[in-house]
Amino acid sequence: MCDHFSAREALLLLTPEQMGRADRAAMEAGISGSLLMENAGTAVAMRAQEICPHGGHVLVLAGPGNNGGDGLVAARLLAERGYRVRLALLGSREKLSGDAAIAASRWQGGLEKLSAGIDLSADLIVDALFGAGLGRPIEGEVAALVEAVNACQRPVLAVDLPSGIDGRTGCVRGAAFKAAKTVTFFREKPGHILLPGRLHCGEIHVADIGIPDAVLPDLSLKLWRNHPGLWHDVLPVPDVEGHKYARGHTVVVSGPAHATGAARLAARAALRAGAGLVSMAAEEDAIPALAAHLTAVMIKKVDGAQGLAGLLSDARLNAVVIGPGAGVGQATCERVAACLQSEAAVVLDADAVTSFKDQPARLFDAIEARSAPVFMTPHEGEFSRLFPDLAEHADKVEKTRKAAERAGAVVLLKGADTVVAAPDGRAAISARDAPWLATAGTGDVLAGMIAGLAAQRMPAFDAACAAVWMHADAARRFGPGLISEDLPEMLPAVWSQLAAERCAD
Ligand SMILES: NC(=O)C1=CN([C@@H]2O[C@H](COP(=O)(O)OP(=O)(O)OC[C@H]3O[C@@H](n4cnc5c(N)ncnc54)[C@H](OP(=O)(O)O)[C@@H]3O)[C@@H](O)[C@H]2O)[C@@H](O)CC1
Ligand SMILES: Nc1ncnc2c1ncn2[C@@H]1O[C@H](COP(=O)(O)OP(=O)(O)O)[C@@H](O)[C@H]1O
Ligand SMILES: [K+]
Repeated sequence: MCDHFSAREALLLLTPEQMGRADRAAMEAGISGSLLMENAGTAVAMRAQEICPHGGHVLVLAGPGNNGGDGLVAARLLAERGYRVRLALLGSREKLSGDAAIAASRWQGGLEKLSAGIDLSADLIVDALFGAGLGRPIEGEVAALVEAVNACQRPVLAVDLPSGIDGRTGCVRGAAFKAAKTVTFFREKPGHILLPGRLHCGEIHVADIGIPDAVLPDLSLKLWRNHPGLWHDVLPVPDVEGHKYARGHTVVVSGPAHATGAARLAARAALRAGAGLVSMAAEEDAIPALAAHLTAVMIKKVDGAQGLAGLLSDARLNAVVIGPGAGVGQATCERVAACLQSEAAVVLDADAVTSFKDQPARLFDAIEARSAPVFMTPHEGEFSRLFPDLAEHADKVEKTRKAAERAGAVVLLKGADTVVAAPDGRAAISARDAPWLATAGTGDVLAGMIAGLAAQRMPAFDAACAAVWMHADAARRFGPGLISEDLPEMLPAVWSQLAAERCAD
């Protein structure tokens, strides 16, 4: 079994502000800032040597702060190792201070003034302009230089972050380098994973620069990269002597006769996610369409919201999905209310979210009154209907956290960088490219997977994170040509790999 704590610790993400606190804590523990910078520059030089042939021509762009200091150290080390290094500095040498000034004093080569027209002919360009200290948008001469570098087709190695990427939000502030590789220090930052930042980083390397892990507990961190190390230890594993009832019973609420497909996708996904039983709750008119397609999934006839409440009063039915194909309106609100009165974990997807557009407080109050978990799975459009005041927030992690706290639910703000947040502030960001997921019905599959894991009593935040990761993994295994029906069929391979990793731990 893996060391759960250390796996989770390795996945922690630090904002630039938290990273500054980690740096200071390390210094208070006796590790000098100058040594941290020396280690950072050493890590940069090592990566530069991987990209650039020995003796090649390296251009280092150094900024006026400590990010520039890292660049100055790397420049010195590369020159010592036989590379031809040019260094262009933003601002004057005299204005450098602290550790960066020490790094500059050790640099024996020439200094060019940084400008948009600088000669870019080099085998490698090291971007050491701004990192954690980016305090405003890049403009004017520096922005023109960034654009010229991006257009010149030479590899860029970014120090800590591609300059112009906000380390907290992943947003481009004015202009940003497109790097082939990024070397960051101690831990990744949210801006490496959130979009568009992730697309600017290239391959990310995390270097140990001597900051001890002992500084972490005092930072009270609650943000992780979404990866199996985060939830592997709480994934449901079937018992050798187990029976289907022990694996939970998921109910999916079907849409009307003309819109049953979405619920069927969710039901199949819940089964493949491991729920022992899955039932479809359907009004009489939808039953013929459902019966023609369903096999392992059972059909339970219900009559309106009251009928649904009656069905869910059986506590063995311990997870329910409502929303896929449900239709927007009062009838869906009533059915959602019936679900929330039950003791089951409830997944609110699609129309179940949108239906509360004009009365979000009614939804939040109903959630507050129950103790079993609630999940909400909005994409940006659905999110903006339920949380209009948060929609324009530039920080995707912060807005998802605020929504989760307000709703009292685990909120999954979907997209290519899906953020999962729990009401207690824990959050995780997905970093797996799976562009094939941009096809109709994949959200319905995700909702079913969450309910399938929740039925097996996986803790709510972990179930949501695991479902998002497994969903993307399934898409990556299938690859081009994926349609939503393919996703549940890829889950056995996803499970097998996860089980193999568990055995290998
Ligand atoms: N000891 C440590 O802590 C360690 C830190 N390390 C390294 O330090 C980095 C953080 O260093 P940092 O805090 O000095 O910030 P940094 O990213 O260099 O930028 C600040 C400078 O840029 C300027 N500036 C900002 N935005 C601008 C803009 N748009 N356009 C123009 N100028 C702009 C800003 O100017 P000001 O706002 O003050 O006028 C200021 O001069 C971190 O990413 C890592 O690489 C490692 O060595 C490990 C040990
Ligand atoms: N470009 C993309 N890269 C990765 N995942 C994506 C991308 N586009 C969409 N997704 C994922 O696909 C799913 C789409 O869900 P949703 O928008 O609700 O679609 P639908 O309503 O058709 O089921 C979400 O899980 C989302 O995160
Ligand atoms: K940089």
